[in-house]
Amino acid sequence: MAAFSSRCSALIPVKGLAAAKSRLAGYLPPAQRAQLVLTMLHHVVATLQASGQLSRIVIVSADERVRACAVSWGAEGWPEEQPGHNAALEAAARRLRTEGVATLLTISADLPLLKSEEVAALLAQGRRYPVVLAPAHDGQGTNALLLRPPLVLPYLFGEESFRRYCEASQRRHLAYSRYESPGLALDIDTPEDLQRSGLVERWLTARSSSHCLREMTPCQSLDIPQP
Ligand SMILES: Nc1nc2c(ncn2[C@@H]2O[C@H](COP(=O)(O)OP(=O)(O)OP(=O)(O)O)[C@@H](O)[C@H]2O)c(=O)[nH]1
Ligand SMILES: C=C(OP(=O)(O)O)C(=O)O
Repeated sequence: MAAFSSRCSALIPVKGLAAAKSRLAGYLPPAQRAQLVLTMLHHVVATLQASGQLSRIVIVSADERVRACAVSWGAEGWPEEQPGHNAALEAAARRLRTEGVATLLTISADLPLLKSEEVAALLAQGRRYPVVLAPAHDGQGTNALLLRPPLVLPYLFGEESFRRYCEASQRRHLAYSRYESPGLALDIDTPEDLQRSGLVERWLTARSSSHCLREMTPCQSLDIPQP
């Protein structure tokens, strides 16, 4: 029987860069929104890798630039078999289950404060519960979802997803738990989220030391502290 961690994998959905972070459109120009997505994604991938408890990290995206970055960071980059947030996740999770993944952590790409110890704690909780939910700071969204086995619940991301995942677990008589931590709670959707994260200050510091988002290669990250 493979150890628990050897059969845990992570799945990260990433929207195409041109359409990503639309709620930041009045605050950041398109190129900076794309750079922000890649910077946060790189941080999430590096943090998952640093936890040392995931056998695979798969990024599913219709955007080939995102997939290329994933591969350059040592993750897997899969195209969307089906278009759309939940449909793309469903198809990827089905393939991972077929390939032997027993526990699947589906996690947002926009968690700049995520820490590897939070990932480890969430996975530990997954040894006791078949469903672990990490709510967003507003209590409405869901920033991470651990399912054992994959697809024991359908993907329900969207409006009030946290409440809907709880209800779906109850309907299926599945024991579920919530895991809350600062790094898992703060996803970046709005300018207020960005301010709250401290990323804006960090960027201003970076820019004053002659770094600039425009000069960065697509896969280069800002200086979000790695785990
Ligand atoms: N592969 C894929 N990922 C998606 C899709 N829509 C959202 N995501 C990802 O799902 C997570 C939550 O995304 P949202 O915050 O809802 O969307 P967003 O593009 O980041 O921000 P908004 O455009 O402001 O809604 C992020 O990791 C997104 O990149 C999609 O259609 N396909
Ligand atoms: C789609 C989701 O993300 P967001 O709320 O950031 O749009 C969700 O949490 O279900």
